[in-house]
Amino acid sequence: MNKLEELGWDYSVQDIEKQMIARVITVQKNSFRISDGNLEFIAHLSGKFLNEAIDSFDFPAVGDWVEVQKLSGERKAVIKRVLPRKSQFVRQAAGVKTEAQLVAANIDTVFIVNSMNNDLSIRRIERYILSTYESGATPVVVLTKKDECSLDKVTEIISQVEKVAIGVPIVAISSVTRDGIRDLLEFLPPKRTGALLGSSGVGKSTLVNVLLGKDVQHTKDVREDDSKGRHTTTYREMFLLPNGALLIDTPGMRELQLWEGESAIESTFQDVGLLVEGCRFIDCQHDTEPGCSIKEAIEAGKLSEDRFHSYIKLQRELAYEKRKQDQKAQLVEKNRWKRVFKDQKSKYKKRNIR
Ligand SMILES: Nc1nc2c(ncn2[C@@H]2O[C@H](COP(=O)(O)OP(=O)(O)OP(=O)(O)O)[C@@H](O)[C@H]2O)c(=O)[nH]1
Ligand SMILES: [Zn+2]
Repeated sequence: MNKLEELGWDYSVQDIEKQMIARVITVQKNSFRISDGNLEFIAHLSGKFLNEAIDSFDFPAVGDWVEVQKLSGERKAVIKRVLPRKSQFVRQAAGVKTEAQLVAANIDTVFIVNSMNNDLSIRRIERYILSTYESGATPVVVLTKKDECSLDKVTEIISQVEKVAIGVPIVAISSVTRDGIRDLLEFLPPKRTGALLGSSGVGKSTLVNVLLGKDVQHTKDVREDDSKGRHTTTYREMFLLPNGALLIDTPGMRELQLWEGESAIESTFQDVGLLVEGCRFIDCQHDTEPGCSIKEAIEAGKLSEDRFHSYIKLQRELAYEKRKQDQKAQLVEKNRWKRVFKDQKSKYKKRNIR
């Protein structure tokens, strides 16, 4: 009996046997832990795969469906190709070299997790919602640590979040009292794949444990035999919840938050950022526009012109980097589909000959 459906499989492919499909549940450097719903396998990439792969988008990520060749008698497999993705989460690694990195694939719902007790940033939530839509998944905002807030505060925070999360469900929860957990599970029905996104300390691991009903996350005691008789420890990145939903909690998703450059600018230039928010026009160039808070602050001596200029300079650099990355990501995606198409064409040709 094939249990792929239990891993969220809901595609129809004609040209592969189901027996040859599996889902990636953990990615380590060069090996992948995959599951077919019945058994887990340690998998490696085929030589052909390695030869043809160009960038990180070509490689399997957590959540990917892959075509594999299972090795008989062993819990091992060879990955031959990645099946087309429904959604993909990309991390923009800022630095000298710009690189868009794939962190997870085929996520249905992204839970944007924020704690209500401190440093709740509406702008961050707004950005996460954007990245979620860009990935092809659906966002849900989760506000944690409800037990630490008064009802008034909860109501106030929700109304703040609603302003940037238009049409996005908002759920307030407590992992301590379990208040709201059932509401959250409504967005995680059986066979659907969710993922957690949010800063450190907001309560993601605690939530995973509550959803699982046991302490698994971060226990790092899952042992695997790598056939050389050596034991390595790892921890899983995709969980099967008791209700049959799947939940991805990878370090990669955690780091996605985001782009160091952006958060650096936000914390270093908090004062300027606040002023900009006060400008009358959202797209104020702080030049000749009426109601510009920046100009007012400079004139009043509250903001130095130097500081404002270094802020503008950094923003420009970041915008430039981001544009470069976006273009690269687009190109990579275009080439990938070209190859997939070519691949399929050659397959059909072969089939016609037979
Ligand atoms: N009062 C209260 N505390 C919570 C709740 N959820 C988590 N915490 C606490 O918040 C702290 C951080 O929780 P974690 O689950 O480790 O947060 P995380 O998001 O996984 O953080 P990283 O692992 O660093 O990414 C811990 O001390 C938790 O006990 C909650 O609902 N209510
Ligand atoms: Zn302005």
